[in-house]
Amino acid sequence: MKVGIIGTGSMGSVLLEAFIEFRALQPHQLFISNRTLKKLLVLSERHEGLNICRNNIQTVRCSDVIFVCVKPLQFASLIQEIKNDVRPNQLIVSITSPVQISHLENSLDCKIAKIIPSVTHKIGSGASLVMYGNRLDEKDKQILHDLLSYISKPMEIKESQARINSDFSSCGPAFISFFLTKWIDAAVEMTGSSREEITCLASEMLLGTGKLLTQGGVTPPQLQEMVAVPGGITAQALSQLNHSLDGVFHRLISTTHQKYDEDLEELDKLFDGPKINRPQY
Ligand SMILES: NC(=O)C1=CN([C@@H]2O[C@H](COP(=O)(O)OP(=O)(O)OC[C@H]3O[C@@H](n4cnc5c(N)ncnc54)[C@H](OP(=O)(O)O)[C@@H]3O)[C@@H](O)[C@H]2O)C=CC1
Ligand SMILES: O=C(O)[C@@H]1CCC=N1
Repeated sequence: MKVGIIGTGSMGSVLLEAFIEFRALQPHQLFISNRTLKKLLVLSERHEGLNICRNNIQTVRCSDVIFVCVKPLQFASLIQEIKNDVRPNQLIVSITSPVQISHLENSLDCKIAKIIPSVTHKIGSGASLVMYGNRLDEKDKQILHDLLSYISKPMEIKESQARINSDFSSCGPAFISFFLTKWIDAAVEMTGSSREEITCLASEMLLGTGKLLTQGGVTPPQLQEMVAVPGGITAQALSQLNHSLDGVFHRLISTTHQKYDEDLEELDKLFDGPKINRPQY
């Protein structure tokens, strides 16, 4: 199988390097293009045999499956560029939540899927969210699922759930790291602790917590109960946290959805076709 990656920024590079690292693909099976050449040269220096394409059309012509890893508003011009070169048996995989499968099916004469990957795939971990378009058969679905299984845990979802699900799977690492950074800053400031030491403790704690939740058979509320003995220190701190965080997560979800709506509105203008329904929960 030959796999193309258009856009080798942050996420395109994570996918490419994870596919190689976890032996889903060998470099000679990958065909890549990016607006700026420098990023391609850096990757080709790291991975001998990688195919650098001179433009996106060449990436499309050389590949069976093509991951499009550009930002939402960069899609429309890209589609114009490649639309005459896609073939009906090719699979184009978009990795961004606001661009809808229907936007792409209306514009490209090929199979369309959408995935939302996560930076955690860099270490072969985390869930990838998978949505299949109408033109894929079972074999196509299996190919994409198998490819993603090397680097992640693929989970098929409804497209209407893509935004809220990616809040957790793909934005989540940034949100949790933000929380940890604030907590570590306070520890360093208030106790003079070594930032390095506290960061190491926090990271090990997060890894262990993740394993308990994924392999240890406990839920987040059960985990709190296991640690917070009644009348103890953790219970007191959790009560304070509960008070301080009142409404924070509702506002977080409103913010991600509002930005998604804004992007969707712009995309509706850029792509011809019917206006897309916003996610209704
Ligand atoms: N970062 C993450 O954790 C995740 C990101 N995503 C989604 O992935 C998409 C990309 O995000 P991210 O990788 O972070 O963004 P980046 O800005 O890092 O990467 C986008 C890349 O696309 C390139 N590009 C832009 N236009 C074109 C074009 N016409 N042809 C070829 N290459 C082009 C850019 O080139 P140049 O070098 O010139 O800037 C850049 O390298 C976004 O839609 C985001 O929502 C999804 C899940 C997780
Ligand atoms: O911040 C963003 O827009 C993207 C979507 C998911 C992760 N990063």
